[in-house]
Amino acid sequence: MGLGIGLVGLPNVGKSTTFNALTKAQNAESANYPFCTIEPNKAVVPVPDKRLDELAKIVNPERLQHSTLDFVDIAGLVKGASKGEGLGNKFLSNIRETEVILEIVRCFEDENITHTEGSIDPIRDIEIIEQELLLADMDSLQKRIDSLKKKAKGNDRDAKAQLEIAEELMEFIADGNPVSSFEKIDEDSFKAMNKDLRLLTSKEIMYGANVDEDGLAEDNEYVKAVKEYAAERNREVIKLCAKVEEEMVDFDEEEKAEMLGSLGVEESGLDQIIRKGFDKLGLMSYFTAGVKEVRAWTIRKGTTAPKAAAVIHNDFEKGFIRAEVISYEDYIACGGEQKAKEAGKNRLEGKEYIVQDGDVMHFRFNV
Ligand SMILES: Nc1ncnc2c1ncn2[C@@H]1O[C@H](COP(=O)(O)OP(=O)(O)OP(=O)(O)O)[C@@H](O)[C@H]1O
Ligand SMILES: [Mg+2]
Repeated sequence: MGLGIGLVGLPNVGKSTTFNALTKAQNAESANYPFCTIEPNKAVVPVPDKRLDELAKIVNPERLQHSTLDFVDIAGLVKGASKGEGLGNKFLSNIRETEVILEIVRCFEDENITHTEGSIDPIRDIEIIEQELLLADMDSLQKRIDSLKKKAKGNDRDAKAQLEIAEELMEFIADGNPVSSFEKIDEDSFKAMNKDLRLLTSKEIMYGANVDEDGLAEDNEYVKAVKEYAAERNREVIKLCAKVEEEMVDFDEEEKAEMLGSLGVEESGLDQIIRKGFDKLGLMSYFTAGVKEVRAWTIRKGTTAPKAAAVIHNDFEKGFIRAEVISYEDYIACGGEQKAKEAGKNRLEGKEYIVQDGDVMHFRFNV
């Protein structure tokens, strides 16, 4: 774990419905009562990528393998969750491990579905959730400050540097600011401190505005409010109807497109969540294309060829000689590896090469 996306939100806003649809496994029970999710749920979700299908048309492989993303579904947070109210507190630790937070916000009216705050008001809800995340961070930070103080009494230089930063950060977040907007005075000490603290408000947040069917084609007032709020903070909003996503779970591509079309949308909310989440995590894919398997491999943007090779096998990195690379565009335009080679589109790249999104790779290695 560590490259995942954590779902948070008030109880009953549609987290598990979204999660279920994402995983297509109906194992995270979603039901119309608050606190339905009492065990954290983790899932590995394939990243849709049309390029894989295009490669497969040329190669005709036995298998297709997508990149994946980890998702974590937790119980709803309520006011006071960080102080042990509700069940939320217990699960905050589960989203600590993730790197991006998807905050599901209720943007639909339905008298039959209880809202724990008694009315629909997405900005109020967002502020409750983010306040809880902040309070949880203050809690972890205070504990850290206490232990750093003890260490700093001796002659521990690192502890002293970290203590200074921790105290400054504490002052900053106690004013209601998220860690992510903290101007780190010393990037290295901050990183060292946050590496195991994994402060919740240091993570990127995306909003999932959960609307009813009618809200899909045109933004309702709630969605408009969320979009405005998010724009001021430079955050992404993905509008979805969790209920519709759930209904489409068993649809094939054609049925899905038809359904979305009739509702006035181009891309499903889930696909957007995965696509934008993948990007927010700083990830990209390169491909291997063989007759046994056409496969997407996940790496961080900016990864060198040997490190990218290590994702397949450690020996590929250890014994790395060179990489043979054909860009996705060339591969498709030429109609496959052989023809790309004949057209001189096959590049030999060394240890310093930074792998590009969509590169079709062969690694030469020696162990
Ligand atoms: N867009 C929507 N339109 C209509 N009903 C919805 C929508 N999204 C979710 N629901 C319904 O709301 C109820 C609560 O959903 P869900 O169980 O996913 O919430 P949750 O956020 O996981 O709650 P908890 O925090 O209690 O686990 C369910 O009955 C679900 O079908
Ligand atoms: Mg749930």
